[in-house]
Amino acid sequence: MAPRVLVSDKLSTTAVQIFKDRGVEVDYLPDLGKDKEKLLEVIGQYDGLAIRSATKVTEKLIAAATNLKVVGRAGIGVDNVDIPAASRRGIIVMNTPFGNSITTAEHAIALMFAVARQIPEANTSTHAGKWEKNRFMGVEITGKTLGLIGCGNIGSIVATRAVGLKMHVVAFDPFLSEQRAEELGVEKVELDELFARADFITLHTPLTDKTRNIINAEAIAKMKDGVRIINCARGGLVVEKDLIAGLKSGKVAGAGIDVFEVEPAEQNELFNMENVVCTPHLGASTSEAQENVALQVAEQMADYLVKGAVTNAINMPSITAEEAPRLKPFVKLAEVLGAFVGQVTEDPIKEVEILFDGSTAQMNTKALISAALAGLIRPQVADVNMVSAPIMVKERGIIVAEVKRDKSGVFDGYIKLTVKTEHMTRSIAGTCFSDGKPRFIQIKGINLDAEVGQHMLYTTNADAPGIIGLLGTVCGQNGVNIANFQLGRNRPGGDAIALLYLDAPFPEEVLAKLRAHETIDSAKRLQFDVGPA
Ligand SMILES: NC(=O)c1ccc[n+]([C@@H]2O[C@H](COP(=O)([O-])OP(=O)(O)OC[C@H]3O[C@@H](n4cnc5c(N)ncnc54)[C@H](O)[C@@H]3O)[C@@H](O)[C@H]2O)c1
Ligand SMILES: O=C(O)[C@H](O)COP(=O)(O)O
Repeated sequence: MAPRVLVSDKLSTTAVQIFKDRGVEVDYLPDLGKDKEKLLEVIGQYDGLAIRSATKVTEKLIAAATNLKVVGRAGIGVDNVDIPAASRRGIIVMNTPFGNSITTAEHAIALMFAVARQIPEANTSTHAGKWEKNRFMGVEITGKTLGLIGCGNIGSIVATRAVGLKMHVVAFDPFLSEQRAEELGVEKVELDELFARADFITLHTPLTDKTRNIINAEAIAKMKDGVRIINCARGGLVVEKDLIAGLKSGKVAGAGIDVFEVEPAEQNELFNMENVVCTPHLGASTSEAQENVALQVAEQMADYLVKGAVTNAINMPSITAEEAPRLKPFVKLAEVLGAFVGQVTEDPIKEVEILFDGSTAQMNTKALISAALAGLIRPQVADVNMVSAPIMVKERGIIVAEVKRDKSGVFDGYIKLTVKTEHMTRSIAGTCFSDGKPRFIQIKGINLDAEVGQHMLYTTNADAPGIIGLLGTVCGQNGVNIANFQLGRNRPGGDAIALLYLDAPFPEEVLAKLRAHETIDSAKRLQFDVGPA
């Protein structure tokens, strides 16, 4: 059945066409995002939800979205999506991080000019036939210092444009390297220095716990008299009442505000103030940017729903459409390795090490780790997937380490998973042959070559005569056919294991009888999601 996507905000209809062309059914209901109740009613029917900033993807909506696999944000900010809730439910959240950056940077520059020259007020006055030539005295931008808070995609475009306008740019961004600052022609400074030196301040950070209220009364007090502030990033970065106080006192000479604490902002004291230029969250609103983000989000969502490719996901490693088919068998391998350990380990797991040997070390190991972790915790959390597994493993305080090394044995490449609990360390290694099927090649340091089946029986036992007969007889007596039987041992008479691939589940009630046998140390029935034989 074709996947179904709901577009619940106003997107360019290019997106609709792309979904259709890629075999995805699409409902374009651009006003539905604002109707919370109706959205809750219908969301259960959809595999994908394409949004801008009007649709709020809350925990409640996610709980009702029983089929949802992907939320696609046609734009940058995902603060309208409850990402932890989506991740816990295994829903990928993706955005289009570059499609509207130029447009938004241009809007910030436009607001800076509008504020510097009071263009909106001069326009209104002129339209009214007042010709108030003496009322509007602006300031030049040339030679002024621009303080940039946040120098990522949009901030760095603003920086280069401002340098072109002959401004001196100082930037505060904890993740900006000296080298990148030099390339952009900006001076990297601390925040207080930026406040002290900037004639114009423009914000380009996401809204996080660290950036919320970054422009408050205390910050404004540190600024130059007559500073002008531009916010095209997110409402919540600027404390509006403190900005209003600064404007009233004359400390702040003007402000250009595109984003507000409460949106839609229909009433706001800022609206009545002179030298405040406001736009209704228009940063991304150009035909070029909207085409870019609609096209990108539809391609990304369709690629995921149809081919399993992951691009620009906030909560999952990327998998390109080209690598998806090659990676798929190894994703399955990583998952069954995790599933083996998850099923045989009863103590709480404290540490996990995932070793990638040879060719597997060159693959997308982030995706493979997510798959291994999903397999590992699925025995405790049934509906975990590659998106939710890393967050759940972290919540459980399990430490995850990745090791990569060059080819070290007869296999082109293999993956080895080792877990530590309070009392023991357990490991399993596996590889994929050219048939694309996963194989276990080592358990507890004992080599073997075992195909992985949906139903399996795993025993640790004495390396003694009669084991094959015992297990064969017990299976036979209970009507369970053995498809494949693998034995391994570390040395003659030492530790031994048996792994049986069965056509049906081994009866739970017979396990105790098996475990009671003097040659059997432990017996576990296992299940793997590899489909029936
Ligand atoms: N007005 C609009 O319509 C519109 C359009 C697009 C984007 N945006 C918003 O613009 C903002 C920037 O987008 P972007 O694409 O440049 O994001 P980005 O992730 O590329 O850049 C953000 C930068 O902020 C920096 N940063 C993070 N925490 C910081 C802190 N505490 N102090 C200083 N810098 C910090 C990061 O290191 C990064 O370099 C986002 O909030 C986005 O939602 C608004
Ligand atoms: O984060 C973004 O991309 C912007 O805030 C644009 O939001 P919009 O798509 O609702 O215009």
